[in-house]
Parts: sequence; structure tokens; C-alpha cells
Amino acid sequence: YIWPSPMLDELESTLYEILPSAASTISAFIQPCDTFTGIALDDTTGLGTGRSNIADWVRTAYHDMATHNVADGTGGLDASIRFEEEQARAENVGNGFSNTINVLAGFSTRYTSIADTIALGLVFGVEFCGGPRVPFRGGRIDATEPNLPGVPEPEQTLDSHIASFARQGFTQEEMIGLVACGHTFGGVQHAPFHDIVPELNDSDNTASVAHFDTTDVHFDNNIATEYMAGTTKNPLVVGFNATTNSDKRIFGSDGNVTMRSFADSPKLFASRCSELFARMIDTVPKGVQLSEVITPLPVKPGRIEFTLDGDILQFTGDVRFWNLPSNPNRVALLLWSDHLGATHNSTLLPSLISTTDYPQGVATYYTLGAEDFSGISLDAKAGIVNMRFMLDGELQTQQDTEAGVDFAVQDAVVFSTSSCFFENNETARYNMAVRNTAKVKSVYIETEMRDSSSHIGVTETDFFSPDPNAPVNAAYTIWTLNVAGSGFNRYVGAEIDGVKYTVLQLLSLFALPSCTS
Ligand code: HEM
Repeated sequence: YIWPSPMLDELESTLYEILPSAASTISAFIQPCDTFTGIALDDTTGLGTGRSNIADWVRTAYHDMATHNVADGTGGLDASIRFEEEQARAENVGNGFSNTINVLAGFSTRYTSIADTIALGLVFGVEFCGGPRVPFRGGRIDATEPNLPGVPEPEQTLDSHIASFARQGFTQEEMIGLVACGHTFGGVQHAPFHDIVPELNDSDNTASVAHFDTTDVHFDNNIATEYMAGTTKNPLVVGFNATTNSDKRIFGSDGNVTMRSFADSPKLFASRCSELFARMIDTVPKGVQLSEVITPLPVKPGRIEFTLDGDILQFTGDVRFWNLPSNPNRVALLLWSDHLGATHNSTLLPSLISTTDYPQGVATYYTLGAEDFSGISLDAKAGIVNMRFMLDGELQTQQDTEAGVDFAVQDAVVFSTSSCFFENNETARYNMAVRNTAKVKSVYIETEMRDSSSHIGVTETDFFSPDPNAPVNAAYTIWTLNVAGSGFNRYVGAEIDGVKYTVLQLLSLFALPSCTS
């Protein structure tokens, strides 16, 4: 895809920028793989519960998708599982879904849906816990109401399971595969399934989870090898209640051909699961258009920001290169074109390198501009239109197209350092500088708000207007607005040439200089 794209840029960063201090990322909730942050139904001891986030996440992705109907295109992976009404159904017994939503919905943003974070949870879970990379596409849309029921339950017959998977869009052979791939994680808990699993009285497994295989937080083909060897303790294969032995009926439904192939080849199992999990998370309601598979951009600018200070337009940001070959004599340059038709260049400063043991690759960051990280000072009139990068004498543009595409930058509406704070009534005067030659229709405050189902919406209010009294320079006019209250979920947005952009996040209003000084 072509940078910038708010949704794809964000998903791409989530997928590939695995920094050494990954504390606040999705992967922090599944590293180590037996991490469990939910509350087991009967856990009062605080000891091991036998449960894991990874198992909850994979099951949640499946149950959210399993409502899909290929015939009419309804249901699918759309985060409808977050609604209490859907969680209250017998087919969704247990608190694994609310646990999952509690963690993953927090990673959704205005640009990326909760449904995308559910899919990402599966992708990270599988990959970080021993499995293959599951190709990821973005763009799922959150349902606004529950889907129709449709998740298979263990006491149903083989025929009804085959019919159920066909309705979801999977053949019988794919059903066997998908169940085996899913049931490489986790197990069946006593509390919601006391007809299947007895109380285990194990202080390391307080939720009494009978695991599907001996490696329940690790992706591997043990689900198949133990089944074929006859040593399996899978409670849906060797459970005391034959009626609920659905894995036994499903796995054996083709004479064990599929399960034998999985037991014989961990490689085949991994590649088949990668395909089937991808099909599963890409099963979305009719009309939802997913992106292409998101691969790392070779060159990606980030955190681009502008500040107007008098006649100087201060420009900060960084650029990330993917899998750079090492070169001790590296010469890295930023090149840019301005509004007056001139081109310029500046040396990039090496800054950060991502974790080097992430198998997908290594991200290397450079800062744009001066040694003190203050960025690059541009003449306001000249400004900037687009940029490219030069590495060791080789030009780097966007490589999606043959001709190469420059990285377009928007300096039409920028923060002005003349913004200030009135102590007496705790109001901030936000001054935004609007480029005289740009087609700016409006500048306004955007407020982000999560609704009662965790979905983030954005409302536009409080429009800026040109300030006849503010100092003007040759390039920019000041538009102003007084803003009260705390800033944290508020942004300045602007409609420029028919396109809406978010140009600034309002942080603490108190951080602005005093208006009286
Ligand atoms: C006929 C189809 C299926 C049936 C009847 C079935 C049944 C079950 C049952 C009864 C449990 C126990 C849940 C609990 O105790 O909380 C379970 C767990 C699980 N299922 Fe399935 N399942 C089916 C298909 C799938 C598929 C296709 C996937 C994913 C691709 C999947 C993934 C999981 C996972 C990861 C768990 C473990 C949850 C945990 O330990 O918290 N299942 N399944």
C-alpha cells in the first residue's frame, strides 16, 4: 500500500515493530504463553488456573467467526462476540470471551476495529507460541448488534457439525483441520462443562481444565500425534460421556486420513493451520473489504509533526527501514521537495533498533534532523511537499509501483507556538497555522469516545476561525479556538482539499505557555 494510510500504517506497525521493551503491546499478554490475565470461574487461590490467554483468544476468534452464513453473507469475524447478548448464549458458555475482549478491545483505535484486534490476537498468539505466521489482512468492521447464533456445540451429531462448517464456508476436510488447529491450545473447563470434565483437585490447575493435548499453550501437532498414538487425554475424544466426544467423531470422520497426515508431518500441520486460520479470520460479513496481506514496508516514515514558530516551520519525525543489511559506513539521507520547487537534503541520525530475535525481521529507525532531536527547521514559505530517502547512494521511494512514489507530507494545517493557556479560567487558546495557498475548508476538534460496547467513535465539534488580530506571515494565517477541559481524547482535525486529516493530538492544555506572559 501507499504511505500514509492511517489504518494500514497502524496495523503494519503493530505487526512488525516488535521493540525490545514490548510491555504495552498485544504480545505482552501472551508472553510467556501460559500468561492468563482473566479470572477463572472458581479460582480463589491465585495459583495456576490451567487457563491461558492464548487459548481464550483463539477460541474467541473462532466463536466470533462461526456465526457466518456463506449463503447470505451474514455473520463472520466482526466482534459481535463482544455483546453480552451473544456471550449469554449456551453456545458461548464461559468467561473466555469477556476476558479476551477486555484485553484486545483496548488495542483497537479509531482506525483499527475491535474485530481486527481479535484477528491480530490470533495471529500473535499462534506465532509467538510456536506456530506459523498467519497472513494478516486489515479492515474488519465492528458489528453494531449481535449476530444470529451458530457456534457448534459438542453434543451435536457429526452430520450437524459438517452442515454447520459448510454454512461457515468450510468443507469436511477443512473442518477436521480447523478443529485440530484450534484444539492445539487450551482445553475444556470443569465449571462451564461439568458434564464433560470432573473436578480435577489440582492446585496447579484450579479451573480444572482437561487440556486437549500435553502442550496446551504451545502450537504443535501433538493434538494429532497423541490422537493417532491412542495416548490422547483430549476430553472431547476420550471423555466419559460419549455424546460430547465431538472431536472423536470429527477427527475420525474421514477414516483418520487428515489426522494421520498431521501426525506424520509437523510441517504440513503448521502450513495447513496457517492457511485455515487465515481463512477463518478473513471470514467477514458480505460487503466488508479486507486489505491485501500486510507485509512490512521497506521504508516507513513515522511521527511526522510540524510546529510553526514565527517564520520557521519546525519538522520532526523518524523513518524506519526494514531488514537493513549492516554497513558500518552507512550514509542515510532525507531528501525533500518544497512548495517553491526546490529540493533539499539532510543527514539522518541513527536512533533505535527493534528486537533482533523477531523472526519476521528487524526494524532500524533514524531520526529526521539535528543532533538535539529538534528536527529540521524549514523556511515557512518553502515548507515541504514530499520526501524520499537515500541509503548508501540508492534512492528509496515507495516500492509498490514501478516508477516509485514519493512520501507525501501535509503541512497545510500545523500547530503554532503562539498557542497559550489562560490560568484564570483554565482555557487554552489553540492557534493553528493554516497555509495560505492550501484549500482548507475547516479546522475543528475531534473527540474520540468508546461507546458501551468498546467501539471508538469520533465526533467533530468546535470549529476554528481565522484570527484577524494574530500575527500573519507570508505563508500562514492563524486560526484560533479556545478549548476548555482536559485534552487527552481530543485532537485537531482539518479538511484539506476534500480529505480529512488529524493534525494534532491535544495533550495537557496546562503544558502550554501562559497567555499573560
Ligand atoms: C465442532 C466444533 C467445535 C466444538 C464442538 C468445540 C468445542 C469446544 C469446547 C466444549 C471447548 C471448551 C471450552 C471451555 O471449557 O471454556 C473448546 C475449547 C476450545 N476450542 Fe473448540 N470446539 C470446536 C471447534 C473449534 C475451532 C474450529 C477452534 C479454532 C479454530 C476451536 C478453538 C478452541 C480453543 C482454543 C479452545 C480452548 C479454550 C480455553 O482453553 O480457554 N474450537 N472447544
